[in-house]
Amino acid sequence: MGDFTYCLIKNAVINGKKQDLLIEKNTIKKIGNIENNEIDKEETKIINAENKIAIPGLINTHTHIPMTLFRGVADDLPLMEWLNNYIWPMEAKLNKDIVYAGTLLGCLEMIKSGTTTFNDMYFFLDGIAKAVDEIGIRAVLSYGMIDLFDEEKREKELKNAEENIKMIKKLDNNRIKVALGPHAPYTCSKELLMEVHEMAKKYNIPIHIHMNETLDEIKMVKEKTGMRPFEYLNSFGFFDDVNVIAAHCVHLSDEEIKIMKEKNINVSHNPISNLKLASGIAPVPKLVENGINVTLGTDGCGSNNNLNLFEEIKISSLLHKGTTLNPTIINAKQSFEFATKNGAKALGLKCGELKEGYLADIVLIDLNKPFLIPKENIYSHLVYSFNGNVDTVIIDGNVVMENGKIVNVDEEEIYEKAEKAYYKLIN
Ligand SMILES: O=c1[nH]cnc2c1ncn2[C@@H]1O[C@H](CO)[C@@H](O)[C@H]1O
Ligand SMILES: [Zn+2]
Repeated sequence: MGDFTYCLIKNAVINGKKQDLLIEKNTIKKIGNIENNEIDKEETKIINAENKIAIPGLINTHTHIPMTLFRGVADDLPLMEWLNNYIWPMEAKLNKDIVYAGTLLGCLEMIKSGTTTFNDMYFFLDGIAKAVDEIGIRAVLSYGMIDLFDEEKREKELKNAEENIKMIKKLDNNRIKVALGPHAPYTCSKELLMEVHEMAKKYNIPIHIHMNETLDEIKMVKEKTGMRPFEYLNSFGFFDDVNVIAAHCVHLSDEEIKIMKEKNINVSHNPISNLKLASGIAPVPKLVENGINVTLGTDGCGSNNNLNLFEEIKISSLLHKGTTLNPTIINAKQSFEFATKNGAKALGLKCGELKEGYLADIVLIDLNKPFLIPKENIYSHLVYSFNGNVDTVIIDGNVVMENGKIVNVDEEEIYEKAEKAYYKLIN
């Protein structure tokens, strides 16, 4: 935000009422009627938000952000074939610069569609962190570990993960946090998962893992261990005293749901990725009924194929009405909270709501759009009718996009870099 200590948003619809919001540094200081004589004009950036709604920035709890570069390259395949024959061979060509370019593109796309925080699992975290730092978004980054049950690989992955933890901590960037990312129970050995658990406790950081995405992988785990994935991990204490964000959770037994509830597992529901890879449909109404924290994720652009979390909000609300034949299931407020309040809870961040004392991660949406009229039941419009094109985005108190114009980076340059990086990957 340049040299301003304060930012005043005037006349926005905030929490259902037309009012003002004052930001001091990176925090929401006051919401209500704020008179101009209450502020120091020299120190305050004033945003006229007449005809706009202010919402908490969206939180995408499952991404592989540099995979923007894989958009459209391997469509219409099942998960195992998609990973083994297409994605993993291409990922072998990644380097820091390619990852940096893909991350810039992904962050740009997220900011433009109202996402202010993402929870990522990928490689070359130095490249990801560089892009996150430059563009001004908030992120939780984990290095994706895969040992395929090989001891030598395991040692390498664990060393790599710990080095990444130290590297991110050393950045000392308020917007960039670190987590541990063991890929999944079908790609990681028990020994690796046990070490990850220890490391998560040692550094007091969350664990981000793919769980129960497809029937195939559950069969693989069952054949190997005699147990379903959540039972297996629980059998060696993997969920004890740590914060776990489990992506997908499509196929679950009642016993597994019981474990998830007992261990306070956070679910990242990725309905579009699950539909596209034909993995299945997660039992979200049942999870909600059991008081399990449900959040939303897009997954990577290889399986979505975009990062617009508003699509996930809409689909998560519609899909479960369709499968349960019950139109009252997952209402607009619930699916909106999946993408905001619940996401913040999963990641342990004080954001996801517009409240005094919370982090100033705020999105302004212009209400003068045909699909947002009449301006009466706006929260319903945001879930069932909005396309995701937001107007202004503030993250950690800084304006990163104003009236559709991105502030810290050059958009055209990002497109060019991403195109170049893409050709390096496919050739
Ligand atoms: O839906 C998915 N299921 C399983 N793996 C995935 C999915 N999307 C991306 N990756 C893979 O996870 C690793 C990240 O550390 C990458 O190899 C990425 O391609
Ligand atoms: Zn994933």
